[in-house]
Amino acid sequence: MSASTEPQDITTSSSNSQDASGRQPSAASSAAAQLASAQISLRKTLREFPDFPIPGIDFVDIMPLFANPDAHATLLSALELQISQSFGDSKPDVIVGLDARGFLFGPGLALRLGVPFAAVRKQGKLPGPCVTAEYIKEYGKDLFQMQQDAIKEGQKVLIVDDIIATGKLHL
Ligand SMILES: O=P(O)(O)OC[C@H]1O[C@H](OP(=O)(O)OP(=O)(O)O)[C@H](O)[C@@H]1O
Ligand SMILES: Nc1ncnc2[nH]cnc12
Repeated sequence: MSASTEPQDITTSSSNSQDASGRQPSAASSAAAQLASAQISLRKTLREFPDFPIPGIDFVDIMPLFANPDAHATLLSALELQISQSFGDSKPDVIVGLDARGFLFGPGLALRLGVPFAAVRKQGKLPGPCVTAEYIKEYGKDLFQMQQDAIKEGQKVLIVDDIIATGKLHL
């Protein structure tokens, strides 16, 4: 096990509202330091492949995050901590994962938060009534679909994916 993939003890606590995440200032700065350390560790776990899948794209390979259980555990803890820091006690009602690599991150995070997971898939993969939207990505265009009943009116949704490249998909 390399030092870069050591799991971080980034367990959170959320009582006594002192900041957005509901922590006392010292606990908040400790949580921030733990998150920063986890982010550095996770970043080191990623690999880059130049000119994949086409020339000119520097492809960031996230698979090592899941090949190593320690890195995977650090990832989920870091995501949970990031959500807590960003939204405090106002956790999402539903985690939505984007096809395909959002499916690697979303279900584990949803389970950890104790909320449902819903999938946004590429066209033609989901049964029943769906809503459809076109999106443009770094190297092409595609259609996304979601089952109509996956999210209920008024629910707070957190969308999970692996990477922002051009950012067009997530606009
Ligand atoms: O910031 P952007 O330029 O919009 O690109 C980011 C998106 O592109 C990739 O999806 P893609 O559909 O290429 O691959 P996947 O099916 O393996 O997730 C990636 O997983 C993000 O969803
Ligand atoms: N540069 C990149 N690396 C990994 N996945 C991607 N999806 C779109 N662009 C990407």
